[in-house]
Amino acid sequence: MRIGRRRTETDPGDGVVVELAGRSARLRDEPEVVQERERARLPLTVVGVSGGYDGVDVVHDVAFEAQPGDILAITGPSGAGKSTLLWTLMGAQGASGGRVQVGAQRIGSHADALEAGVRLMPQGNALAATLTAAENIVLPLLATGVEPAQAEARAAQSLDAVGLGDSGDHLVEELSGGQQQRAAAARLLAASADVLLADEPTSDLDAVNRARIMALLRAEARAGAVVVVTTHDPEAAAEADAEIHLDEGRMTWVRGRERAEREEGVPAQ
Ligand SMILES: Nc1ncnc2c1ncn2[C@@H]1O[C@H](COP(=O)(O)OP(=O)(O)OP(=O)(O)O)[C@@H](O)[C@H]1O
Repeated sequence: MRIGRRRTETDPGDGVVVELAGRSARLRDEPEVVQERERARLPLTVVGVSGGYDGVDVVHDVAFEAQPGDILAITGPSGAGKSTLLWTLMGAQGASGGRVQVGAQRIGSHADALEAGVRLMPQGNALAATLTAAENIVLPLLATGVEPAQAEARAAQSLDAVGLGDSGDHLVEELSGGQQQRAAAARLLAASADVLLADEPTSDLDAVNRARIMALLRAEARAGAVVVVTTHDPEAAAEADAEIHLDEGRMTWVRGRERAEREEGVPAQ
């Protein structure tokens, strides 16, 4: 998979060309970050983290450091503990050991994570079905102190970025599964987070929309965020700068990749 600018006789070079398995499509605009604030540009440090439910660990001794600008993929079979790890990083699932930090700030609770600019796109989107797509984005922004006019502007911008610019006033229950997933991605993007945790953000998407969401997450990373994505999709994992594979809650292997390759538009191996 390659995402990059391409200039041909028929393509004047406007927009972004997305190539997937020999097919290509041109997104309308180069992805722009939905951004209202400077990113803190701090690393996410995870040291020996274990955690689970009701006193039983399902994630064991996970450790990594992700830098601003990085996309890190967490892969592994169903039940390996990928979602649990993200909820633990979000401070919402109790860690039984280890530590999570954004820069020097220790994440010990959900409130700490929100304070440090960590935001999670949960698996299954977690949108309120009886609110509109835009309301689902605006309400959490208002809850974190964003001014109403700004919140509405950010919701409109992020919905536009995921290709739902005309669907903001649709109830979530009126949207398709893939549209709901894109609305959830828009909610994550609208947060202008320092650390984005996305739990299988492309699982319900067609190839073009999958590439669109990955390009938007890449734009967030370029703006200085740390991006962590769980995925079963090898193409999405290949898009990442590094990959951690979990099996039965333990890191079984790690892949790193030179980001310079991506900057040159070299296809992922
Ligand atoms: N709320 C919960 N209470 C108790 N156990 C849970 C809970 N959520 C998940 N688990 C258990 O934790 C383990 C890891 O689940 P988790 O959802 O983190 O895996 P995953 O790798 O994200 O799976 P998938 O790829 O299917 O989404 C599983 O054995 C699951 O049954």
